[in-house]
Amino acid sequence: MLRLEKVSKDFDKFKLEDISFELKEGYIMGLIGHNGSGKTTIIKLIMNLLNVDSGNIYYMGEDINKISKKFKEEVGFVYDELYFYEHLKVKEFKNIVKSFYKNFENNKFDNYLEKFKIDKDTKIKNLSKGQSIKLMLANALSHNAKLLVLDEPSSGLDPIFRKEMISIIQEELESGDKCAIFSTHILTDLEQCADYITLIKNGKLVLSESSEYIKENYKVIKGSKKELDDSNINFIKREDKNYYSQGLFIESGYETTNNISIATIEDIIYFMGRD
Ligand SMILES: Nc1ncnc2c1ncn2[C@@H]1O[C@H](COP(=O)(O)OP(=O)(O)OP(=O)(O)O)[C@@H](O)[C@H]1O
Repeated sequence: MLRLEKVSKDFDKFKLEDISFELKEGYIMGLIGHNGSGKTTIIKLIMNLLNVDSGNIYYMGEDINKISKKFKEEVGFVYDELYFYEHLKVKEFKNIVKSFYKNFENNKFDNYLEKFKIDKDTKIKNLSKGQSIKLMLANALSHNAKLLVLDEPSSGLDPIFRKEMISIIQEELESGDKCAIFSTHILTDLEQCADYITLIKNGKLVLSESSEYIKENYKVIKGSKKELDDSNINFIKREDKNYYSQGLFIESGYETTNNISIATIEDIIYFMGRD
């Protein structure tokens, strides 16, 4: 449904290089990486808020630049900056966004506002960060977006609403013809819902795999330096500390033992997300 092919963007001091990944209908992808790794840049490129320097972004097999009208209709973007609309009341915001989308469903939007406890007469600038995210989510879900793009939707949200938001997104995806990509630093959210994990490090893609594949194949071993030396394991990354050593490796055959465990997403970021 969404495919990035060798997407690159060169800012003066930062380069996003050759990013390729694919997201299929029905699935949720978590985009992760340290601060400044390039997640928001990727999201802005997908949203066509930035132009790629090279590479292509395809939606349903077509270049997003060639189908920009259809793409705008079918994408729902959730981020927490509503500066542009600050002076408006929620109900005025609704009337504006309603005119953007032919599939906008009034009732659905109103029901979400009620569910999220957002008063229609509140000015956008007086909404809390969490409420702004909720408003954007209501907007995205009310125009029946097929592709949900969420830039750190969970930051600023309390744990209960985060869970609720994830369930709402999962429910939306049950129809099987939608998908979602979201950037986050909150690992529990990823563990709860991400079918795919894409990890960016310094503008480069280091991993884009299904969570299932990661669970089945990525392992962490901890032990003495000698134990790791003797293991003959081909490490993706290894570190030797004063008192112990540890390393990440791929191997589906290894049984988990006292010192070998299934890698968590935190392990993946720890070993692969930094220099
Ligand atoms: N318009 C721009 N012009 C120049 N540099 C930019 C621009 N936008 C982003 N950058 C730089 O690109 C790098 C990646 O930024 P980006 O916002 O994509 O990171 P991120 O992974 O989303 O970070 P965070 O987790 O902190 O939100 C940063 O060094 C940033 O300063």
